Amino acid sequence: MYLLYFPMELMSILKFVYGTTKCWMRISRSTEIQIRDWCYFAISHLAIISFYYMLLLIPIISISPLCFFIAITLHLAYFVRQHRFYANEYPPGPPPMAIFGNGVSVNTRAPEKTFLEYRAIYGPVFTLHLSQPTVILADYNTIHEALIHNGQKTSGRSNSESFVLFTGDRTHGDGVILSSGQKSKNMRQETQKFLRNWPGKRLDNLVLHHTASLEAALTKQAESKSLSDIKDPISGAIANIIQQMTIGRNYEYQDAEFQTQLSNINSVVKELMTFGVFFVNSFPISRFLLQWLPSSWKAYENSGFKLQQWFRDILNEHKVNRHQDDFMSHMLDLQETRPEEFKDLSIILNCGDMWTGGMETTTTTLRWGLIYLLQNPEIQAKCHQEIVSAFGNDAPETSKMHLTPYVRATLSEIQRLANVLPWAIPHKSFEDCQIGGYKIPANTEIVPALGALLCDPTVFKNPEEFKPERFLDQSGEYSPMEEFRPFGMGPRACLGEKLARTELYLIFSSLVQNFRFYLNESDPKPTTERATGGITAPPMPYSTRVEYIGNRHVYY
Ligand code: HEM
Repeated sequence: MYLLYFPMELMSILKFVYGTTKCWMRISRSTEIQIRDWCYFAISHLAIISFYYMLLLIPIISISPLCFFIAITLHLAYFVRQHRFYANEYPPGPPPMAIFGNGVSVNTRAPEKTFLEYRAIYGPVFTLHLSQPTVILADYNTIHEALIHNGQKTSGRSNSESFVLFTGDRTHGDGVILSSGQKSKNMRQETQKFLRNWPGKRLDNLVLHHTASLEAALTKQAESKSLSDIKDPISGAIANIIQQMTIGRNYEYQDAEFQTQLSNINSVVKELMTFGVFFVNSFPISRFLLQWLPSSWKAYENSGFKLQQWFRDILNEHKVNRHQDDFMSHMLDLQETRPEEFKDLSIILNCGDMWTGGMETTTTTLRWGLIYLLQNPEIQAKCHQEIVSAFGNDAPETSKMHLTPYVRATLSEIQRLANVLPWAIPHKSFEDCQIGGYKIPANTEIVPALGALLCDPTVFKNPEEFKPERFLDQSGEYSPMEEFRPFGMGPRACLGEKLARTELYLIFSSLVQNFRFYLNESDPKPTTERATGGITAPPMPYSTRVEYIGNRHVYY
């Protein structure tokens, strides 16, 4: 039994030695991380050797030195083979723990911090062993090189277990987010065509219509002078915009069906980047065991399939009663002429992707926006002034955005710090390519770490500070830097960028024009800490007070 405790004891001793050494010597953060990673590495391999030894010891108990020798030889042979393979094939990176890889070393709440720390050690292109060796690109030049110069070669999506589970197609994937190759080109083309049918003024009207409902809910709160979390009205309004476009439906914010789907999607995006899901992706067979245990994989799988079933029901309803103007009906029209490309599952996944992509990201950005306004009342007042000067009591318009450079700069700064997709959506290489001087083999997972880009201290001085002025030029005009790319770039860049920009500008401007968000002295203050790890980066729950300061008619 001692053998099982041995690695743990060693871990405690190493921690003690490391702690003491750190106090005596000035160790830099980079050295600290390297020591930590090598300790994890050594201990995990020792644990495996102990495990082999135990297995061998049971049947042949009398010749234990021989068992120990066999255990070490077996493990070393395996390890040297793997290590040589990784070292030859992939860019450098921290030593992976046996079985768990580097997953435990990633700060899942703030992965951009981990990316920047490893960038300081290994350079902007490095390998982390997550579900499989994953190449992380952690600065603008390498992301640009991968997604623009090598755009066609790196535009695949992962075929890991967590995605194949829903698409059922290991080679081409399905839907718009999870498909690869020609399939993804077709899906993107049709999605883009549909979204282009919403020109500026029409899109403005749709967004303002749902903003009015949100404002009606906030006006009621302002009357009651209460302190409350306004997450539900914000996500309800944003959801109704994308739901109207994709499935032709609107829901009351507290509607039980809508709330259930909201909690399902929250669970999927939260669990996707967790250790449990990484583990199943590395050892797909474990999924059958985890199905019966409380685990992040089980939560991910259940919520994902419930969501898929919801869209299936809506599709069946659309087949009977086709809507005029929504994306699902557009896809059903395509199914009639191209049934092989637009099967039911493709339509369900494509609409689900639009819904997910269109809701979670924009809602999260706006929720962060309110935190920064609460923390910086003078910036809120300045935005209000600028909007009132530009639009008076009228609703804001995207065609007149240029009249409000400070509001645009504030929104960009919110997006930068909200950093809602720090991992972007991981890509996969179709063929060998060269990035940052390294050869990246075909079929490698590539993460364009947008999180690191938006917090890069070499581009954004004091990146943790909220400073809209960094997006203004000397004459006070809005002037975003080339590196500011929250929507990604290249052949897989965000399809909803125009919609997202319209929503963010109109909802934010209208809210700041008509309401003041504030807290009393004794109210709990919101923090800038993230709630959970996951593919998106939501804030911790917080509450605000609201005062109605507008003169515009608010619809009820
Ligand atoms: C603040 C809001 C948003 C941000 C920051 C954002 C950001 C992103 C990013 C970084 C990607 C991945 C790019 C890549 O893989 O390299 C992406 C993909 C995508 N986004 Fe957005 N997005 C936002 C809003 C929206 C909206 C409103 C929609 C709705 C139509 C949308 C639909 C999509 C889709 C369908 C994809 C997948 C594209 C593909 O795989 O080819 N997004 N988004």
